[in-house]
Amino acid sequence: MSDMLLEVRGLKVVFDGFHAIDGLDLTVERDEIRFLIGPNGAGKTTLVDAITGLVKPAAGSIRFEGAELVRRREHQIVRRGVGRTFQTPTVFEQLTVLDNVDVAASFRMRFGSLLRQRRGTSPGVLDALRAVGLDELADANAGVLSHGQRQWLEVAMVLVQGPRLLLLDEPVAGMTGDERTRTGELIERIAAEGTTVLVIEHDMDFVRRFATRVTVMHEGRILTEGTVGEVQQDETVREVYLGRPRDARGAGAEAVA
Ligand SMILES: Nc1ncnc2c1ncn2[C@@H]1O[C@H](COP(=O)(O)OP(=O)(O)OP(=O)(O)O)[C@@H](O)[C@H]1O
Repeated sequence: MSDMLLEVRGLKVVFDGFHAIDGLDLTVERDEIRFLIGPNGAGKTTLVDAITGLVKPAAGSIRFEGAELVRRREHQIVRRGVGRTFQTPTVFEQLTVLDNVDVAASFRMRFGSLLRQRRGTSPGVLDALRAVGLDELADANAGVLSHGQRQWLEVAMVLVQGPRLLLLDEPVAGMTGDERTRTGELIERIAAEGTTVLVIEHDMDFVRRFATRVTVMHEGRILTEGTVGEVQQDETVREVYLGRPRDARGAGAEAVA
């Protein structure tokens, strides 16, 4: 029997009359690593923004563990167990690596305050740093981290909030080959430990290496779903990518070939 974690039905997001999400249906099952691909402007980030309460849908439903997320506020959605990272990591450069995660940990506490006096580090902070391989840099200033390390720090800042669904927006953009491999392995570990992961990604080499199931978006809807091999063979997927020029990040026609 399937164990549905996220169920999106008839979702619409409209910006000044433009339907960025246009009647989208999507289901994600517990413990999956799902990759979400599609040409620029397909609506991938807008979908994640809608799931996490950053944009308000014009219509439709987003159910997480059976509970409706539409019209809930961002922090309520975090507390319900949905975490996300952004294309550009948002870390506090003037704080240490450990303090960044500690601050993030306080967001999950209902009456927590960033300014309150606390003794010691919040539970789970060191575990989160170990999970992403930054424990040895715990006392370093976040401002000195490389781009890849910042991405991992942002993942730790989400992991410490104990998400059951983690949404990653282009986690390997700008990373070296070695950092990409480490990030793929990190995603696999996170999933193996019980957090379902939805990854938006343009880098098809990365998708080929780490994806089992891939969902393709186009013009605000799901075009198709399947294994990497299946979506690569799909004529409509090839047409969607062929209809657009190759972009700077390599998301053009040859990316799905
Ligand atoms: N706040 C906004 N106001 C107006 N239009 C927007 C807004 N956010 C996104 N859009 C538009 O909605 C469409 C979908 O954008 P979105 O960023 O979700 O696509 P994407 O698939 O994530 O693209 P990319 O791969 O380039 O990141 C685009 O045409 C974009 O210009």
